[in-house]
Amino acid sequence: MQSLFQISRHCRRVDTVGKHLVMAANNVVTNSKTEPTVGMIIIGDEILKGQVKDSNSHYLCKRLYRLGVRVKKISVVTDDLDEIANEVKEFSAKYTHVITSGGIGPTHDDLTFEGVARAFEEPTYHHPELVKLCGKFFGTTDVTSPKLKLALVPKSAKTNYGINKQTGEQLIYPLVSVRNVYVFPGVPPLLERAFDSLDELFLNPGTIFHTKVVYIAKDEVSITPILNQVNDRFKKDVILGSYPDFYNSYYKVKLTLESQNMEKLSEARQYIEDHIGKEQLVDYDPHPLEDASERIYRTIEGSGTDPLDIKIKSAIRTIEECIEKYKLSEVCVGFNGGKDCTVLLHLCYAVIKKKYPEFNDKIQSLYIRRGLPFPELEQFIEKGVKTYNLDSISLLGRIRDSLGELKTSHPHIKAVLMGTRATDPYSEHLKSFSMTDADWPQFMRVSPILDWSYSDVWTFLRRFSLPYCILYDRGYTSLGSMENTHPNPKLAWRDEKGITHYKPAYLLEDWHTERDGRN
Ligand SMILES: Cc1cc2nc3c(=O)[nH]c(=O)nc-3n(C[C@H](O)[C@H](O)[C@H](O)COP(=O)(O)O)c2cc1C
Ligand SMILES: Nc1ncnc2c1ncn2[C@@H]1O[C@H](COP(=O)(O)OP(=O)(O)OP(=O)(O)O)[C@@H](O)[C@H]1O
Ligand SMILES: [Co+2]
Ligand SMILES: [K+]
Ligand SMILES: [Mg+2]
Repeated sequence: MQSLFQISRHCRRVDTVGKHLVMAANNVVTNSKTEPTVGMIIIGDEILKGQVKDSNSHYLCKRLYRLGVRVKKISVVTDDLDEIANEVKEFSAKYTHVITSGGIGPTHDDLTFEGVARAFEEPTYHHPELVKLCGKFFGTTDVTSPKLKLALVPKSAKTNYGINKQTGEQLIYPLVSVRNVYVFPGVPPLLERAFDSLDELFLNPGTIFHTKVVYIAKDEVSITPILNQVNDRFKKDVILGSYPDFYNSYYKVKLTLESQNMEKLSEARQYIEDHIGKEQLVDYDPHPLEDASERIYRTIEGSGTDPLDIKIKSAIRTIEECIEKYKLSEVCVGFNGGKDCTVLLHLCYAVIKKKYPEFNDKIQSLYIRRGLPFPELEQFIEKGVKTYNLDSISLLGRIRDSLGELKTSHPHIKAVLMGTRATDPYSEHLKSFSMTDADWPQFMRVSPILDWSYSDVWTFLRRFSLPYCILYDRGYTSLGSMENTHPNPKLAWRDEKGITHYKPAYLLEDWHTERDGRN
């Protein structure tokens, strides 16, 4: 089945594609006043039973949006002939294009072609071109073979041959369409490839949805009156969306503005700024890793005199020195989810991407699990491992014992990069390169942010919109394990009902009290 959709090495674009494009173009002309629309039908019991998560509709929605096409509805239906037929019939009448996903394999529960045929009251037949292709792949053109079910399509079915955009080659197996219904395979990589190779079929030429995103520090309820005003004023040209986020460290509401008219879009954005207040707009970067190296190195290459820039520069030099002295396979980053090693990890990531742009292996990290760790902390470690693509070494028990185990399990590791700062306990005499103590397993401890202050750490994390453990937003200022760590009393405040709340860690003013929540 997979091989059918693979790319041909020798075929050239054939006539059917050309014909189909003309037909699509005609459609646009006749519908020039109305926007083209798409209705999507996702077919499969496995999705409705929660056994498989549908990713196809999300993929198609993203792509269609870029093509200037509105998706109006997504429907998920079970593998039932009537359900499929009814939905196809309804969607076909309502929307410019209908896209189905799934139900075109050889087994009893693959009913999409039959359903489409029933929707249009058409018979099915063995499409000669598809039979020929099946013959080529399966070595049989015997129509009683289950393999030939793929070729059993409604009478008016058309074949659409896609072109691989990278190679310019034509796909071997066509996408079948019946009137305005396009029948896609359900397997995500196959669907994605088929769609990308034929996206001109759906393109809405001349339409671009321009968008702007604004992040707001205030909660949604408090800005609702202003949003209503914006909507009333601009709704003719601008579509406004409002999405609260209760867990983001940087903003409370994400506003999306969309318009085909750039000027109206800017006007609406300005109106929001003027009425909500510039100070409530958050300069948030939703993809802080995308250009991490460029942004960090730009900061330090300027001749700036900002004290934090100077500390960033010296941290970068220490990390560069570390990876010059040691191979990447000999180094790991001590990452226990705390704020200091979150800074360190980002810096290491930026340096490694810069110095070894071709390095595609994972960066090694080390987490020694001690005591009863907060679930929020471990969730954040997992997230960090994913976002920074880490090869995480997890050990359990006392730190010294665990480092001993590391010597045997990973004998090549010679250095551990750490987020230790000079104000941490027993750390005032540390240097940026210090071997572990004589009675400890021997590792080079590399501490690039030794001279950073508590507020440097927060300025850095927040300047680059870096993700950090959510406990810091709940008043924890340093994280030990659950039995010995509490929110910092210096961040407590009482509301009018006498209930105690905690401000986020980055608002702690007196850094001497950083460890006041630990005992
Ligand atoms: C990679 C690494 C190396 C460390 N090296 C030393 C060391 O050489 N000497 C020392 O006193 N503490 C060292 N520590 C400090 C420990 O942070 C910690 O203060 C202490 O041992 C508490 O851990 P435990 O309760 O699991 O023993 C090191 C920690 C890590 C993560
Ligand atoms: N259990 C551990 N596993 C791996 N590395 C660790 C562990 N404990 C500490 N480290 C390393 O030692 C550094 C100093 O620890 P420390 O607890 O002071 O900082 P943090 O956890 O990053 O932040 P916070 O001070 O807010 O808890 C960490 O940044 C990390 O690099
Ligand atoms: Co710390
Ligand atoms: K909403
Ligand atoms: Mg810690």
